[in-house]
Amino acid sequence: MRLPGRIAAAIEVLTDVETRKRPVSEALKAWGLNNRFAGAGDRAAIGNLVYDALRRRSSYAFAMGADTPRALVLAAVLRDWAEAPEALNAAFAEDSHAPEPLTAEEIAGATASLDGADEATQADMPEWLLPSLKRAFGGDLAAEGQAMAGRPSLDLRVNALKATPEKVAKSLSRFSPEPTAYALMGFTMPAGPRDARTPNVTTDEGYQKGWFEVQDQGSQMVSALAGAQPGEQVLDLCAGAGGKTLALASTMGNKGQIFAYDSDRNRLAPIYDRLKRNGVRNAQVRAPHPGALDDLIGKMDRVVVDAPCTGTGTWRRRPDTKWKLTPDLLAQRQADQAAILEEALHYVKPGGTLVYITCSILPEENDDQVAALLAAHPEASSVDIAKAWRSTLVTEMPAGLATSGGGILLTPHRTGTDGFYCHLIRKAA
Ligand SMILES: C[S@@+](CC[C@H](N)C(=O)[O-])C[C@H]1O[C@@H](n2cnc3c(N)ncnc32)[C@H](O)[C@@H]1O
Repeated sequence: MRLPGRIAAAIEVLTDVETRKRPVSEALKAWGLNNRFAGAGDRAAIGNLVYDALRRRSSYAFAMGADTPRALVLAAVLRDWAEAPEALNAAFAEDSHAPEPLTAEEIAGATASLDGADEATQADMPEWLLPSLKRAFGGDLAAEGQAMAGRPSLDLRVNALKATPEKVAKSLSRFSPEPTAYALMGFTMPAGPRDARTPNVTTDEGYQKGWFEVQDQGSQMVSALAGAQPGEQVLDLCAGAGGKTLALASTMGNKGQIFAYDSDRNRLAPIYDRLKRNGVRNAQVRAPHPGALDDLIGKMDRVVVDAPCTGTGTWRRRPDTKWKLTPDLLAQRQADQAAILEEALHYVKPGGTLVYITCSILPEENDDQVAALLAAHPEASSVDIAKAWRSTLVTEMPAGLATSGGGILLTPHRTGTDGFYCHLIRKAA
């Protein structure tokens, strides 16, 4: 397929996403099944166009004067992929699979200024979240929003239980991985422009052998900040598929014990294979049944809460969720988080640490939750996050990452990572 056909396909997929309220990944898969002639390169390019259109949905709609799937995809091609309108119309004229030619208004949209747009549109973020986002970012809102509207890198974490960075770098040398800026065992491969494909690292023999995991650098950093030590008793209370569990096991060198729990059996299911592939021998999976964790109350050196959240920190990867988030969903997540934090503190032994993590950038899910916990529990107090950074990430914490409430917030703009919040809380001895 040439570019005109790919553009037409992206418009079709985005229409499917919008009219049937489908996740992008599902709509792309369905399109691929119905159009088996399309190769992997075509599917990747169409996916890039749809994701790029959604990442900048509000500023593209402003520039184009319309928010139809056609307007959004064309805006991505003209404004991000930097196709010249005249060249595009010439290509459309020669391709029977092309969309209708660009109109004069659409051509004007290619260079339309965003100067007259409101703050939310300039930041490509939902307007109803502006008060929260301003609390989080103040005057950096537009820069934070634009970084959040870019493409994410592909990051890997070397599994110290099975490999060294040198071994992984050699195995993946064809993709030219670069060491991550902050995470000590990470590699990164920047996203390419336009129709660039994401390297398929999971087919590498090193992945099959458990030498590395795909994990955003931000997720690696908060896992490191958790500060788990070899020999400790650690509860991963929201373990899900085990991304953090695996990172904790790697830093603990298989010494001590990790209890991996999740209230949702389906989310927990992949953890068994992942633990095996990673050579983790110190993790015990606790399936959700009544009283599953009763024996751990008051005994844990560390309880990690990777809380269910709005996922606002991962808008680069799942831009459709940026526009689907509602006040009700946010309120639901806040209620879940308050309950889980309260429960988590029971498992921490006196003198132990509660690690609160979210992939959200919203203060309501981050500092506010911790402030409420600390207010209700005089035995709990914030741990100095800069000190924790120094001992786990082995550098000085860069300025501007600490939150006013005593946590840390990573973002695409600040650290080139997904948005992650982490707060360490000590229970008095
Ligand atoms: C952010 S995800 C965890 C991701 C996982 N830690 C990882 O790194 O791959 C949050 C998880 O919390 C789980 N969860 C939600 N409510 C819970 C509860 N009350 N107790 C334990 N887990 C819960 C969800 O099922 C979900 O898997």
